[in-house]
Amino acid sequence: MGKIMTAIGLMSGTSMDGIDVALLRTDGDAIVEQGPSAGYAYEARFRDRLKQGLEDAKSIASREQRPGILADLERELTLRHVEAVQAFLRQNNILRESVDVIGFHGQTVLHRPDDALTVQIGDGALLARETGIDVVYDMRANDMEHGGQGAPLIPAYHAALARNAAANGELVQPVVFVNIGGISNLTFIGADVGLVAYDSGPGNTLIDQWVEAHAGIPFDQGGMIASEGSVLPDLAERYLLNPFFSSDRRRSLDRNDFAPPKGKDANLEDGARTLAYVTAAAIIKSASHLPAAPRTYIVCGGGRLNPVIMRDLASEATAHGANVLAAEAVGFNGDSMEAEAWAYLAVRAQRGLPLTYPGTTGVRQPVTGGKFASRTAG
Ligand SMILES: Nc1ncnc2c1ncn2[C@@H]1O[C@H](COP(=O)(O)OP(=O)(O)OP(=O)(O)O)[C@@H](O)[C@H]1O
Ligand SMILES: CC(=O)N[C@H]1[C@@H]2OC[C@@H](O2)[C@@H](O)[C@@H]1O[C@H](C)C(=O)O
Repeated sequence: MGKIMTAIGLMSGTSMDGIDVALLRTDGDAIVEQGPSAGYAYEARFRDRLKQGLEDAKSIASREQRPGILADLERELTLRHVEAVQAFLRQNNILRESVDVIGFHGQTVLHRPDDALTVQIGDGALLARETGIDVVYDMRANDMEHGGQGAPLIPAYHAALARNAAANGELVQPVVFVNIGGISNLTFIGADVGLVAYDSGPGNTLIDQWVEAHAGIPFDQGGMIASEGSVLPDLAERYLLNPFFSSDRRRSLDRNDFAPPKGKDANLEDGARTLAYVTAAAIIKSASHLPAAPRTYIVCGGGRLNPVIMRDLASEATAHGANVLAAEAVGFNGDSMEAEAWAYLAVRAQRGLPLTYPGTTGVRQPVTGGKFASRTAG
């Protein structure tokens, strides 16, 4: 057993809704003790800047390049993370000196696994200097350098959570964690095979883009709009017949891999309803590539707060003999799990332990990753 460390994880995900922060005490292995967590939302203007950043990132050919607004945006994003850490420490009466390390995801602005190119903006050295805490960042790149998809990285943490829950005899196996963020991903935890994980399809990103374009709101809170509409089978099929779902090869997704419908395709409510169905059906379709049929789905990420997605997922899963539980039903925190994972991965990186495995990203062999920025450097 390694030393137990206190780590803070910082996640700014593909939904671009804000920064999730979580404190974790962990040895980077079996011991995980969750501390407080919080979310710091971006205001609409900064979200628009991030969207501009995604546009500007399309011309990136090598990962150090920062065309257009990206250099400025990287600094602004990092300073927002500094503020989030400072607010989190203050609000929870945590001394900076008691935190050993920060795991910093940054913001994915480009992800092209077929070209071995993934770019997360975020200045680890600046974050370390300004917070006075050591930082591990850029945790996807080494995986890609070793033939992996660079995502998903959360499965190592899911495995630690499942080990603890299984020790309490709580879950019917095989268990699958489903993270419904901007994009959704699955982690399969079975008895006889190692971890199997991959991106499973669009999560909330299509719904978010649809309601933003047609109602001027960032997301469909509580599935209110979707619950007024009907599923349009032709539109749903257009998404679900995408070769992504039928291909034998699992690949990780960029936010732009699936485009939202055109205005003429649906009215506001039917569009939101159909996209909620697509989110759920995509998960079940992708689950058909798992080594065995799941019996329990544990759902985390913002999508679990959309009851329309959850109802569709439950009805599709039940038809395949599985039960769907929100993370909270088994004692996990579905909002902070990704941030907890980044704290966990930072400790693993510091200990030189693998972050990814052939079964999770397709990497050639288990590899560690991350860059290190010392609070005292410079
Ligand atoms: N109360 C709610 N009702 C409906 N949807 C919600 C609610 N709260 C959050 N969401 C959805 O969840 C999204 C945010 O989810 P989350 O924070 O898990 O994504 P992320 O971490 O940015 O994405 P990823 O996991 O792909 O990196 C929002 O954009 C919204 O679509
Ligand atoms: C490149 C990138 O940022 N991918 C994200 C995205 O959001 C969900 C899904 O696509 C997943 O692959 C990944 O994030 C999670 C947290 C992960 O790496 O585990």
